Amino acid sequence: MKMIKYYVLLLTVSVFFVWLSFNNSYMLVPSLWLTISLSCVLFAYSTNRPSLFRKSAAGEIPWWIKILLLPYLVCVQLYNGIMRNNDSVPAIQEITPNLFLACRLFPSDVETLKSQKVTAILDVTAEFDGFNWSAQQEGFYYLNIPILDHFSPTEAQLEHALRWITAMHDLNQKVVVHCALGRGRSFFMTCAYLLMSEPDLSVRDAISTVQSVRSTARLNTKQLKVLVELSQNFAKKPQPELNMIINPVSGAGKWLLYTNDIVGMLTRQYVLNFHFTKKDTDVYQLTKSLQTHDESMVFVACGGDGTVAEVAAAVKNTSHQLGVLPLGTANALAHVMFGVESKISPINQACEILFRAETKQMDTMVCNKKTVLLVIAIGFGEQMINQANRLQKNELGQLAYIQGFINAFIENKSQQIKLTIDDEPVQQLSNSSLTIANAAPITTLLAQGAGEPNWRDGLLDVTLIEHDSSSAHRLLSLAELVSNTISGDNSSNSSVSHYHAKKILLQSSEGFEYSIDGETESAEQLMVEIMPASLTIIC
Ligand SMILES: Nc1ncnc2c1ncn2[C@@H]1O[C@H](COP(=O)(O)OP(=O)(O)OP(=O)(O)O)[C@@H](O)[C@H]1O
Repeated sequence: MKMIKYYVLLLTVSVFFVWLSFNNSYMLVPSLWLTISLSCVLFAYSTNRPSLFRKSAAGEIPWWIKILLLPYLVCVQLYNGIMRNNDSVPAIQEITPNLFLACRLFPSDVETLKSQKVTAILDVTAEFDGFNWSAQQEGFYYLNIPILDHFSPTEAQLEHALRWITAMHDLNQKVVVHCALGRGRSFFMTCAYLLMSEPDLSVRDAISTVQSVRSTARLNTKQLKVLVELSQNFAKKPQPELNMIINPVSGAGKWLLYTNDIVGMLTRQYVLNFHFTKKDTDVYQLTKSLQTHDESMVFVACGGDGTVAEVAAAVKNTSHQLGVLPLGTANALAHVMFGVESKISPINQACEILFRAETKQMDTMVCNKKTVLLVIAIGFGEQMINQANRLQKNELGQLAYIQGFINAFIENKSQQIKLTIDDEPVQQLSNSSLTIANAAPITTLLAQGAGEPNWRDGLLDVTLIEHDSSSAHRLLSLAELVSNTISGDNSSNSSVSHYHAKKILLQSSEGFEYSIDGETESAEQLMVEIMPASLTIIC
């Protein structure tokens, strides 16, 4: 191959320099550095290993690779700069109204991209540090698919790139694909995209469509062969899909913050179908309207626990699966399902879980015909959520809930309520807190009457804290809950009671407020039942 021959020649020359400069340490170090650098590049080219450059999806080459390959990187950048300045075609060219082709981009290209309303950059080079700094600063979406010069993408790389461009178009973003000079690798990707989006187009037509705009674009024989093969494979191969139900305001707008990461990662494996909610969207109806007879459908709830519960309501008792992308404020369900790591690296972890696609059957609750996954709370739990409104959650994040809880604890309202557990006699209660839980992380302390509820045992966990005007006693009750959380039982409790049940009835003629998976409502009666193993969840 041409590139390999060049690099063998250059390496031979540099080895010759090493030999010449053996007695001259000033010359020996740079010539040895050049030789090592060229040897690495030759190895990368002869084994088709763009990963040698260690360029990340965000376009960064690590500093130690930059140092190791510095002589090579300086030379290619110089060569690229000269060639770009003397190119007979403009740096950036429009191929279709939402797809552009370009050579390596510089910060000075930002204005041109903005004037063309291009907002997404697909970089298919392995050897140049990406456009990441400006992508972040200027708000571009960015993905790197590293391919060596004169080479073709692998099947997985091509699929990733095509799904990413499609996703960006679905999000109404104009995409520019670029390589070093906008002649080979980016031309390959652009043709592949045209072939995918217009199945009746022939390879010849796709090539001439692009060449009619960018006359310098051309493929070598091997690239042409791979383009034909891979495009045919892509058209035949079923593409797994994720139906993303997205609440754009959850967690103070986390979707917008993480779109680049989420789309960049998930398109590695999935075609993404985006469905955004509005304030008054009936998420249950939206999800139901998307469901078909295809048994393998996956619905990913991208939002807080409120959004997840509504998508789950539509998915339960079907063959479809629920995925969770925790973009809310508290994300209690993700904490239960995915563990504490979901607090540290929620997006990466959730995407990895979606890649593995392993499922479990989860119990759900029905409360007055509404599906609930986590907790129904009266008293402290409800007051805490009531006080943490959207504005406070936007400002304080999870601290809004802590502040809400402290206020509720100080106010210490008592709740008069009649409780019926399964078919047992009615109890008249005076409580500070009553929670009915299917699943709750350890941080939902009020639901830990006997440790963390088991979401696969076919039972509800009811935890009661008696009303007590003494703050010291109330603090003691909380301490007991902490101890239950650690020990997993409630045998020593005095003011905290715990029951297992399949069915709970709560009644109050005066009516009462309650929270249900993070949203607050009011009623005079609540009938809560467990629905064992009714939801297939990816976890
Ligand atoms: N586009 C939108 N604009 C404003 N509100 C919206 C929009 N889409 C959904 N909502 C509202 O968002 C609420 C659900 O929020 P969700 O539970 O997903 O996130 P959160 O409240 O930030 O997180 P958490 O439940 O973890 O506190 C619902 O009340 C719904 O009406």
